[in-house]
Amino acid sequence: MTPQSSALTVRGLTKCFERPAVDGLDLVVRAGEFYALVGPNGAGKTTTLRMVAGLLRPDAGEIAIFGIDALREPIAAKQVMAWVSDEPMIYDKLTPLEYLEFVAGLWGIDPMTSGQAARELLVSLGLERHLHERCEGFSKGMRQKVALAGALVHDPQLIILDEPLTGLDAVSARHVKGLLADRVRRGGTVIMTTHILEVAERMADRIGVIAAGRIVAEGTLAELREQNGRTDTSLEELFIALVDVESAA
Ligand SMILES: Nc1ncnc2c1ncn2[C@@H]1O[C@H](COP(=O)(O)OP(=O)(O)OP(=O)(O)O)[C@@H](O)[C@H]1O
Repeated sequence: MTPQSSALTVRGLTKCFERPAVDGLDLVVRAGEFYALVGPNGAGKTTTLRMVAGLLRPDAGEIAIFGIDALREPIAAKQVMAWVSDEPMIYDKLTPLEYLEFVAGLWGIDPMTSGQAARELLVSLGLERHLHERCEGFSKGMRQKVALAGALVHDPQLIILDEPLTGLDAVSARHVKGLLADRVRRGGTVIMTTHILEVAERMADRIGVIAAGRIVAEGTLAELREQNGRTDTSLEELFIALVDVESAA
């Protein structure tokens, strides 16, 4: 695979706190792919993605985003990606439109272009009735959607999300899933962690199972089934089997 056809290439990624959290992890996500990262609590999903997003320095390893060395050229890498944390941080005193305008300004995007795009983004997330309300009164789900819209303002090629659906009601979850699927249809790449295996099963082109800081299985659902010699099992059953094997090792 050429660097251009890979959205993300991670080699030997390692981070140790008291114990290894990420342990020589290798991962390749192709451009234009919807990739779901699943794994038990404490498996190292968030730590991995925080290192990819440039928020945490790895102890060892390499990270390339569309061929850009993210450790040597963090600003160039950040320009082509978006990071959406599971703990949204927005400015409470601003309205969603003002917040998106502010973020667009940080990226140096022309206000005329960004205003229209911001409105469309917020409307696609079901926030049309709240465009001019201050975020301080918003629920966690609404804040999550504003944060997501803010992360997409600079039209990133790679979108990385940590548990984007947690805490969202069914309608909001549908809006977010629709938005992400649309980005992938238009050539974008999405990597997200989720504990909702049904979402991984339905939305992802490929699924990576992470346990004890390493990818222990990867592929389409059909490939995961084949690798495990279980032709008609659900992802949940496969997940439990894979994670059980790893914890027994
Ligand atoms: N800042 C930190 N300081 C110390 N230990 C940490 C820190 N961040 C993560 N860890 C530890 O690293 C390990 C991996 O955590 P991480 O948050 O990456 O897991 P996760 O797979 O995202 O889990 P979850 O599904 O529960 O969100 C855990 O043992 C966690 O306690």
